[in-house]
Amino acid sequence: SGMSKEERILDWVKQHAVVGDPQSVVDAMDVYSRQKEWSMHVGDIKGVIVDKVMEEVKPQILLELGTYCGYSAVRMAHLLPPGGHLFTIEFNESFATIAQQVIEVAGLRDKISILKGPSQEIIPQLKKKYEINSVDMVFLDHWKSRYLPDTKLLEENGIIRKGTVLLADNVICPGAPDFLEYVRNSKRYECTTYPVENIRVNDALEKAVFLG
Ligand SMILES: Cc1cc(C(=O)N2CCN(C)CC2)sc1-c1cc(O)c2nc[nH]c(=O)c2c1
Ligand SMILES: [Mg+2]
Repeated sequence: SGMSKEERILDWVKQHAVVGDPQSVVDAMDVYSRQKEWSMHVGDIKGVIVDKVMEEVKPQILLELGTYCGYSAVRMAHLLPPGGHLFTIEFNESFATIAQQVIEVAGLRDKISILKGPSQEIIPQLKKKYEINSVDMVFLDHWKSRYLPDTKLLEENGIIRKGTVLLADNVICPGAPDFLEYVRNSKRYECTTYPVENIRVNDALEKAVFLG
């Protein structure tokens, strides 16, 4: 009974964003999280780092693990080069339903495909079912305990290739220590840490470039 937090976020977006304007959707979600209820979007401060990596990589095929309400999907898809596409995997059905509507408000339906289900089941299907050869960039923002096993799945299934950029949120808080240890000690990755210190969060994003 009563609206979920995610439904309240969608309602706020519908009332405060401009249909077809992705930036207004991102701004509305940031305002809601700051002024009403904190929510686990990557947010405006860490979002600047995501934007920078998007500008560097200019991915044609972008994979996101963890859609939630679609904040980072909208933020990144808005920065895709012409013809680019974002596939985003979400395990939680109700989150996926909210995200689809947020993406509609942003006018980005044609640039984003939400793949519903567990990442460990969907990743092995990406080539055959979704006709994905390899991806140019992966944004990891789902369960921290899945970062490492899913990275290994991406390697084993040939979804990432030489030069693919992994960008992981929350490597400090809530933290993904096994993932960090793996990519930082592996000769197959070139890592950069982007720390984010401010009053609300002490966290970091990790960029790990796959060397093949
Ligand atoms: C749920 C949660 C609580 C956090 C925290 O430390 N808190 C103290 C400070 N106050 C302000 C917030 C609450 S951080 C965080 C979180 C943050 C992400 O970016 C996530 N991304 C993907 N998947 C997640 O499960 C996910 C969880
Ligand atoms: Mg996160």
